[in-house]
Amino acid sequence: MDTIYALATARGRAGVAVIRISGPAARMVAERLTGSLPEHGRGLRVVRNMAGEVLDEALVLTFAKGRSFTGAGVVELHLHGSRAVIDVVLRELSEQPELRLAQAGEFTRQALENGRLDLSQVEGLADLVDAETEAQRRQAMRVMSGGLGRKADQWKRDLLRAMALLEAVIDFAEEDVPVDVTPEVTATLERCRQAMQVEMDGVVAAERIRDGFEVAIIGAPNMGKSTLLNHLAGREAAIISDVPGTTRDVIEVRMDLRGLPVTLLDTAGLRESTDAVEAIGIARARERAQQADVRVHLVTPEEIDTVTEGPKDIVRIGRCDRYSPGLSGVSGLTGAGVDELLSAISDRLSSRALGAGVAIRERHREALSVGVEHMERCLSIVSESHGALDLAAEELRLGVRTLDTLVGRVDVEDILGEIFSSFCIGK
Ligand SMILES: Nc1nc2c(c(=O)[nH]1)N(C=O)[C@@H](CNc1ccc(C(=O)N[C@@H](CCC(=O)O)C(=O)O)cc1)CN2
Ligand SMILES: Nc1nc2c(ncn2[C@@H]2O[C@H](COP(=O)(O)OP(=O)(O)OP(=O)(O)O)[C@@H](O)[C@H]2O)c(=O)[nH]1
Ligand SMILES: [Mg+2]
Repeated sequence: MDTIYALATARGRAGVAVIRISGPAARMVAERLTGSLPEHGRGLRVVRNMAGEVLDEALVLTFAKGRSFTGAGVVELHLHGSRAVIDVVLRELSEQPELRLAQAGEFTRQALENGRLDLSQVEGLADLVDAETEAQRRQAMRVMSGGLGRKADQWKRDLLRAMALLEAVIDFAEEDVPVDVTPEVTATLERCRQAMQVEMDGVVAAERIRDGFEVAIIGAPNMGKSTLLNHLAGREAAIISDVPGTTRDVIEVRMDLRGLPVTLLDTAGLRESTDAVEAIGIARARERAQQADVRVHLVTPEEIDTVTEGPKDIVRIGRCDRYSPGLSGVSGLTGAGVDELLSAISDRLSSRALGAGVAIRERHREALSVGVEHMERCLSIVSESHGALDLAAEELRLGVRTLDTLVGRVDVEDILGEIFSSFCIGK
């Protein structure tokens, strides 16, 4: 295994910057720069270059092989977080022949290869590093702490138990089979299949939590869509004017809506337009609104009953401050009705986020689905009066193998590249 190094913290001015060195040569190289390593895993050391010049005074942490995040020997240099300190220490490390700069995600890759994390935990860790909202953090933590691995182990135990029952029967001559194992095999597999199905059904919700929800604001020109967007964004993201047809492109604003990641979309006012450019904008507005998770319709009091409200639609009177106080609605100008609107949006989204479990990626859904197919084939063979039980057991073996791909125990080399490419250098 190579010895790698990288800045683990963000580049740029900060209180402290951490450079991590991991691999068999980590201690030796670090000792060269610090004179000696702390005996009890932590100590203050002067960091020098090969010419003996002082570069910085650092808190040095050492982790023995098998007792670190990566599983390899690790030394961390906690430096003063200036660009100049970071640059000069990184340059010094680049000149050490035993070291090379880590690739994106390579520390985590070492952790995977050293059995410190399984593949689903790596995926959870990737999501945790990317998490911007509370819902994303919670979901990532569930997976990073090994939730999917634990469930997969439970399902595997069920499959292996069913397999053992079938094999016991296979080993007996037909006439002296002691008991009919079919009911127990069937019950075990059915229970397991249902649990797997629940996780599969949660993947769509989990993906929305990870990638974010889209909320489109739509309505006729001048209804106050852009004003509302700017109010929610807290900045002048969209142009506002009293000219109908001001907004043409779809304007996207990322926000944290009560812990849920949301992209708000401001769209062109909907009307019959003879202006070719505006017409393109309107077509885009319709298309994005169609795909959105929630559509906020801003309407006039006269229009309020003309919009048919589906589960994705929220209808409100726009610019409501212009009407008698008895008419409730929303106003981006005064902020009236905004809290209530946000609650309505977050209620709709929360119900869509429901059901997310520890299977959080399409990769997980596919593996579960293949696993369930093997179990169903097994069940169908077992239900025949003279089914070939050896074939049924073979299906379960394949099912177990499929579950192993969830945590990366079998041939997953091809998906590793994809997962690690989303990491940053230093993780
Ligand atoms: N400074 C620092 N902070 C960090 C990390 C790190 O690598 N370095 N982490 C990385 O992303 C996260 C924590 N993850 C870690 C997981 C295991 C070990 C580790 O060395 N475990 C040893 C026990 C160490 C001890 O108890 O002192 C072990 O399990 O044997 C360290 C960090 C977040 N904070
Ligand atoms: N009184 C009042 N005026 C508003 C409100 N929101 C917007 N306006 C005014 O209405 C006009 C149109 O506002 P916009 O936010 O640009 O409307 P829009 O729906 O984005 O319009 P298009 O982009 O043309 O579709 C501007 O003159 C705003 O100042 C509101 O809540 N109350
Ligand atoms: Mg607008």
